Amino acid sequence: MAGEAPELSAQERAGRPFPVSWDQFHRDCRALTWRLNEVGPFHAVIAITRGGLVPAAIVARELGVRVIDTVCIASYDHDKQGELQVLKGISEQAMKLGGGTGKGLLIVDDLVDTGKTGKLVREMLPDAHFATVYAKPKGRPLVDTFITEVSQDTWIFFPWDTALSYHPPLRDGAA
Ligand SMILES: O=P(O)(O)OC[C@H]1O[C@H](OP(=O)(O)OP(=O)(O)O)[C@H](O)[C@@H]1O
Ligand SMILES: Nc1nc2[nH]cnc2c(=O)[nH]1
Ligand SMILES: [Mg+2]
Repeated sequence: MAGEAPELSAQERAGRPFPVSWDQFHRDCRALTWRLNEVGPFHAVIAITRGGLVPAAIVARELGVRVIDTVCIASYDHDKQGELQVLKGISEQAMKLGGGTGKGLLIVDDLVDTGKTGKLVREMLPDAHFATVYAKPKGRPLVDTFITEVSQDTWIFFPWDTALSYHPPLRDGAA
């Protein structure tokens, strides 16, 4: 409608870009594992797909955990958050390992933003330990262990979503 401001995507609202390289991500996952090693041992890792798959692989490798399950949740279409959809729940086998409540299970995701995704998974596994690599203030209270906090107006660019490209020199007006 005329005069109405166009709806901003989460990424547009989040003015600050925070690009993360593969190297940096690997280092941050290792740092996360150092902290988790004090909390475990864990019977299994539950990765929140898709973003949680990458840190889950690194964390499970470092902790020596070989049972990895997924909970598949879709909420953002690129950078717009819609209704949360559980595309696949936690397996019966993983549920049994966690005694039905998630005790001794480790939930891993790449980040918490509003906390909606994390909240939904916590409801499925109330006694599990929830770890993310990055956390924004709104989602932070849901997470038991994380490595880096970024401001709510930051948009994190992960290495699997980005590619190297030309950047103009500062004198030509590059930010
Ligand atoms: O705290 P929230 O506001 O709920 O946002 C955090 C979630 O958003 C991203 O997933 P996304 O839904 O984009 O799916 P993907 O992991 O498949 O990229 C991210 O990987 C978290 O799972
Ligand atoms: N890549 C990415 N996905 C998100 N989903 C919710 N917040 C973010 C973010 O900051 N970066
Ligand atoms: Mg995700």
